[in-house]
Amino acid sequence: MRWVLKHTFKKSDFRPLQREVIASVIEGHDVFLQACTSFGKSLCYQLPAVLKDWGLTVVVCPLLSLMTDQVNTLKALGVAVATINSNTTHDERQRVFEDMLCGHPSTRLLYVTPELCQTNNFRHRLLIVHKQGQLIRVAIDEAHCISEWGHDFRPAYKELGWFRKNLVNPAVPITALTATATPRVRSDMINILGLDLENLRMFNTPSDRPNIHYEVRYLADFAEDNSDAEDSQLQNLLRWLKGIQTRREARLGSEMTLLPPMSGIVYVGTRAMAEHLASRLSSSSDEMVTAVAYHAGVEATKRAHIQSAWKSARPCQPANGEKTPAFSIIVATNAFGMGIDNPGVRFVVHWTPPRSFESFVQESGRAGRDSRAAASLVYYGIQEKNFIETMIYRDTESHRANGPENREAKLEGFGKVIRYCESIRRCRHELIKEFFGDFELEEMGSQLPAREGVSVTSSSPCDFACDFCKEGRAGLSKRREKMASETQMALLYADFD
Ligand SMILES: Nc1ncnc2c1ncn2[C@@H]1O[C@H](COP(=O)(O)OP(=O)(O)OP(=O)(O)O)[C@@H](O)[C@H]1O
Repeated sequence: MRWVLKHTFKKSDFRPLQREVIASVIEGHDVFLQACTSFGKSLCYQLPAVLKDWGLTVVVCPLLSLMTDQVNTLKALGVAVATINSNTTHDERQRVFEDMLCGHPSTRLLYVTPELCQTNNFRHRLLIVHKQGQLIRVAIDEAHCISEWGHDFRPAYKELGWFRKNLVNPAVPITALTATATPRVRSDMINILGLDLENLRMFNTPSDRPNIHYEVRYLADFAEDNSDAEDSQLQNLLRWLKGIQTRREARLGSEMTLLPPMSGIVYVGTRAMAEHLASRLSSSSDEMVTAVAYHAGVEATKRAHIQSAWKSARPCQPANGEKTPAFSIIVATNAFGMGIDNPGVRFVVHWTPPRSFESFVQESGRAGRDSRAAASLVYYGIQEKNFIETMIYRDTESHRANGPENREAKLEGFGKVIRYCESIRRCRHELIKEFFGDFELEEMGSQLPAREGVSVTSSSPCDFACDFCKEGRAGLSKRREKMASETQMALLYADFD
């Protein structure tokens, strides 16, 4: 295992728990892995797939961008990998199918969409590969998409139960992976996929990320008057960035010019807002920030260009005393999503609260993937809360196919965001773990790695890596109280305190 890790994947060591998960996969167990964002879940099915020099692992993946990113990375490492998706040419498709059915496929990993897995054609081919004894494993990435109670529900995922029902004698082991599943979603995942409880190995890491400092800022906290709330919020964000820059300058001095700008993401609710805020951030920051908008309306090649330029930010060499930006920011809608693996993102800001708690954890989890200190900042205000609730009602009204259950699920997801933002009694890391039922997972016999690098004290479960642990209840309460009038508050927080 270690040899393949070093020579094929170019990694010096396993991360905590990775080895145990990989060993269980290799032993042929069904495996359920719920691990925090950036844990390195992909390696847990990629390494077993290339360990032997025969056999095919089918990987179900919900997003084209995620698939392309993984396939390109594996190709660069020399792994025999293929994909069939809407961008695959007819000739390439034929080549992959011929290889699949040849009796000894050279392809070790085949990335496919859940929709392809619904087709008779593909199922028929999989049955042949299985009969030939060559289908060694199925991996379901982002497996929370299987549940209507998950934030990214994808109907085609529900049909993946076909694998367990049809790939039998012997059953093909299944590995299911996710970063964000609540207890209800977990139970859907296990039931719908038909995971074999006798043979199942469950693993999890805490859902929060110890290297992320979580903070909520209450909008009324810094808006002197409501006449230009957006401007107050913008100034607040710029002051925060300026503070980071000043501290960085004090620490690094002239060395700073040799480093690339700090990367960050600001999530907004709409395409128009992404354009607007990117332009305001660039123009109002006295050249401290370069910001660019990213959303589904931006042409695909331009999006790819934005992403690669942002990922490979060059050191800022000052030319002729010119100022160089300290921050390189992408202002994005949720179109900038799964599969973004830029290790150097230092902060993720939610300009408005996200619509579900799972989205919050996924999006904030794009910060600090290199395990170094990073920040998550959410701006929260009553007006936004009301607006988002109205939108959820409107959307679930117009998409009748999703039904009332879907509305209930969406409101429940947003309810957790509200609780997270409005809570003044709990460490935010603890809240995240509670919302994902981490403690229940432990009780179910799931295996948890030892927490590294956090010196937990009784006064701070997260080693002061959140605003509650830093400011205490009184400090947070003071900030929150300014957000709305006393009467509104009394009604609003009746459930929380
Ligand atoms: N043992 C390791 N040593 C060093 N880097 C690793 C190791 N395992 C994985 N990585 C790297 O960690 C990064 C995150 O891995 P991966 O994309 O699999 O995360 P993930 O758990 O799927 O996260 P997310 O749910 O956020 O997508 C990748 O750049 C990967 O190469």
